[in-house]
Amino acid sequence: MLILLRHGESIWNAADRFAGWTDIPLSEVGRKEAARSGALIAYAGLRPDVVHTSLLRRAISTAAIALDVAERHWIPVRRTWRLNERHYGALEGQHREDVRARFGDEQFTAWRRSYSVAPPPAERTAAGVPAGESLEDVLIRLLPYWETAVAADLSAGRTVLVVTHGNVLRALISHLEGIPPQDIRTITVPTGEPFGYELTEDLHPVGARRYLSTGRRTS
Ligand SMILES: O=C(O)[C@H](O)COP(=O)(O)O
Repeated sequence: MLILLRHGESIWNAADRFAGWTDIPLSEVGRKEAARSGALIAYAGLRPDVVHTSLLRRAISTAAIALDVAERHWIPVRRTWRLNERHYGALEGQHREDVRARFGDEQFTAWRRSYSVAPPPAERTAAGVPAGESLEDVLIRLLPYWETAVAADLSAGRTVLVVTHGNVLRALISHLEGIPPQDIRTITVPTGEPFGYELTEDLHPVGARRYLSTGRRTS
């Protein structure tokens, strides 16, 4: 069983600013969302055996709070940059409404929701850090981790919790559900709403994702 969770609301989600790889903490609302996520996981009778997170504190804190509430605080943790949010390049730190006003709706939506359009590159990044990523770039760097570390845990019969970010989850959903690039714009993932897939032995989902808060399947 695979449980996926976008981190709770961060301070920059609340302020409507692009975060990407900038390491922004949870807001008070985000901490509550994380606790509620843990309660939903426990209430659904799910017992994660292992958790995978990004290297960013909004995902790390969400996982810690949720697992504490679910009484699974002790399980092994695996972390990787491959689960980091999409690098938003020169847009990081900017207010979304300012970017929309400057560049117009079409460009703004292409940067946020298209498959292959990358944001304008950051002027300077540390060695090994991308200057900006499209959703396609995210999928390309995510898949090697999905196909090795996460797949190994799932194949061993573990219940796996992955706490990560909106655009990583959009990439993963499109991969798992076979959603073509031109339809990826329609996928959005709310903060602090765990959802799950049952998977076949070869790790294909049985049906669409199911949100634990509603039991509703979403296609
Ligand atoms: O990185 C961010 O700012 C958000 O987590 C995702 O932003 P988006 O919804 O604009 O892609």
